[in-house]
Amino acid sequence: MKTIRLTTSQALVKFLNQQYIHVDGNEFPFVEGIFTIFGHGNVLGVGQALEQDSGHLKVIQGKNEQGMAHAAVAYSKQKLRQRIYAVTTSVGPGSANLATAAGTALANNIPVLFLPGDTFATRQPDPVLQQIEQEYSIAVTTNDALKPVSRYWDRITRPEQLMSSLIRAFEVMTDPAKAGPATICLSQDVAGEAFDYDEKFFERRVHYLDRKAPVDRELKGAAELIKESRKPVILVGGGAKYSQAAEILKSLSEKHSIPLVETQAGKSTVEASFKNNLGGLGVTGTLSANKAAREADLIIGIGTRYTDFATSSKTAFNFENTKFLNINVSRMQAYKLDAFQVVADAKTALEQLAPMLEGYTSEFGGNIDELKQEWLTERDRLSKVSFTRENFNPEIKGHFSQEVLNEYADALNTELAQTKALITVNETIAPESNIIAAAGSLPGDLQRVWNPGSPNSYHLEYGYSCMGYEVSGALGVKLADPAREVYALVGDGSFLMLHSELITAIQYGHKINVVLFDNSGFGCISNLQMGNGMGSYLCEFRTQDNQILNIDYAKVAEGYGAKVYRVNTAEGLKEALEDAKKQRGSTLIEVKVLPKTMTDGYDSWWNVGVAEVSNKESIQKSHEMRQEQLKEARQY
Ligand SMILES: Cc1ncc(C[n+]2csc(CCOP(=O)(O)OP(=O)(O)O)c2C)c(N)n1
Ligand SMILES: O=C1C[C@@H](O)[C@H](O)[C@@H](O)C1=O
Ligand SMILES: [Mg+2]
Repeated sequence: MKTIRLTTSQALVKFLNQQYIHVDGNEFPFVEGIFTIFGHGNVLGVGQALEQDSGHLKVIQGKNEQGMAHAAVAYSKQKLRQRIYAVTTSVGPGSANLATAAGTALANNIPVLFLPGDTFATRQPDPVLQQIEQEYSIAVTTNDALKPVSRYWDRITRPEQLMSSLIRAFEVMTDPAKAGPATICLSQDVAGEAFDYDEKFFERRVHYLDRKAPVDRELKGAAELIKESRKPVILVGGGAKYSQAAEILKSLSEKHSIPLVETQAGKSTVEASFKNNLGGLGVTGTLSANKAAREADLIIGIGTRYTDFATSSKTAFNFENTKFLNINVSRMQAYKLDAFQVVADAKTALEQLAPMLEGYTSEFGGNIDELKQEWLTERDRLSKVSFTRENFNPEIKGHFSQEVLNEYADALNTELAQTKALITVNETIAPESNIIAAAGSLPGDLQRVWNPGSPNSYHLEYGYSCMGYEVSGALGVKLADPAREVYALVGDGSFLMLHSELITAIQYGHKINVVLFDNSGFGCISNLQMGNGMGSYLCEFRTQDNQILNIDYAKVAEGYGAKVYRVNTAEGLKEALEDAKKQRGSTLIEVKVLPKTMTDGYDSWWNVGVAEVSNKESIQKSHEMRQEQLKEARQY
């Protein structure tokens, strides 16, 4: 056996350089690079190995562990899970900061490699700086908190363990049915320890992202269900996008007159302009998609997790008459809603199903065009909402009085409605631009009114809906797709929570554009509380003496080195966007918008935990309404 003497970290970096992925006949390196924040827990191990020889890996210095990990998650998501960045952190708080991002990756089924530092395997200096010291077990460290948010988790306490551990991690990350975060914790002493590694371990390794085909039984059952149905609807989920199933989806939809509706992750698989695409389904869906889903007698769920937002907490369908056919690479997902299961790759399954559906046409007929037109008319109305100082009727009705709305207009010096601003952005940026969002009121508005101009240009993290993903994620999207402009659409609350990687983007010259919608508050949560009978309680950004905060976010970003714009009209927004296109460096456009001017629910319901007893009649009413809605909802 030929061996090579390397430290654990040197072996790790050498191995990362030899991992390839094979997709549809193309082969390329799977690990593009590594994000780093060094501390004593990783600088002398992984840091030393990268300084000595990082190979082809691009090494990027992050600013916040959660932020750089979110950038890595967004990179992988934008690359349709075919390529990753790894993330190295120090021990203790550095690794704890990964937990939020790991949850984001797991909920969204996104492969990413986390390499947090750990305590000493020898335990000689214990407790080391940043060791939590649990009384019940010396073996427990901060990194154990990453177990529930990792698809694969291991701790390296001997250099030779690295070999089996890495092979398992890469098997998990490159399996579409299991893809998610792999976490390998490196004991900080072991990271620098040497071992005679078998050279074979470092040979080029190819991971095959093969398309799993359905079996005959699955195909026959699926074809029968579709042919028996009168009004089938296809629900396009993230799995359809990752499988790149656009062409076959459009062809089936056109040929058999089957409307398409979308989840957040599925949006931009098929372009918005496709005639049978009725847009988002569920709580943040369009009225047209929600109507079609309620009429359906068969839902063909393609690569979807059926979250509460997509199913309107299991009220979006007529469960008495509706059957479900799920095509999913994951058996766990395919089993949902007692569906007929096809455990297979979306594109392959649909292509094999196509010839079995010859001659079939749904009964939707011209109704699809009517539904589509209905939504376009509504979108047009939303693009024209304009504020008035008297009798203004915002989209979110009955929460703020005219007096309070006027107060906001004065404090933020704006009369701009969020829906109008968003549609202005959609109509001004180049159609091939990527947009990214994650939390707040923007995801709902986007799923309804945003018309993606090109495939895979709508990047919504709505599995975890993690505030702070937007700006960090924009850096990941830019790294994944440098030729296109990327726009992070972010609320003021989300921006405040985390935007450290804006500095990383500026530092490395990866241009990102941040469009910051400032309504001075946690707007969507204000809607949620007031929509369920509460008052306005701690969701507005106000001082102790009740003054609305008017923060100069542009000044903050200017301080970092971004080109900034302050806008409060649609025309100003257009001008800023046009100028931002000409910039070589990162930009931030601060858009002051009025609260309560985001879109409302379109015939949808969200099951939330309303108080059963309270001192307010309005809350009791809301609870009663919830109990009524629950009677309509499917139980599981
Ligand atoms: C990390 C994290 N913490 C808390 C939440 C809960 N949450 C969802 S939206 C929201 C407020 C968002 O405010 P902002 O970004 O200003 O968007 P707006 O609703 O005002 O458009 C909060 C607190 C979350 N999604 N993520
Ligand atoms: O609690 C939430 C409410 C949603 O409206 C919002 O989009 C999401 O970010 C969230 O966490
Ligand atoms: Mg806000």
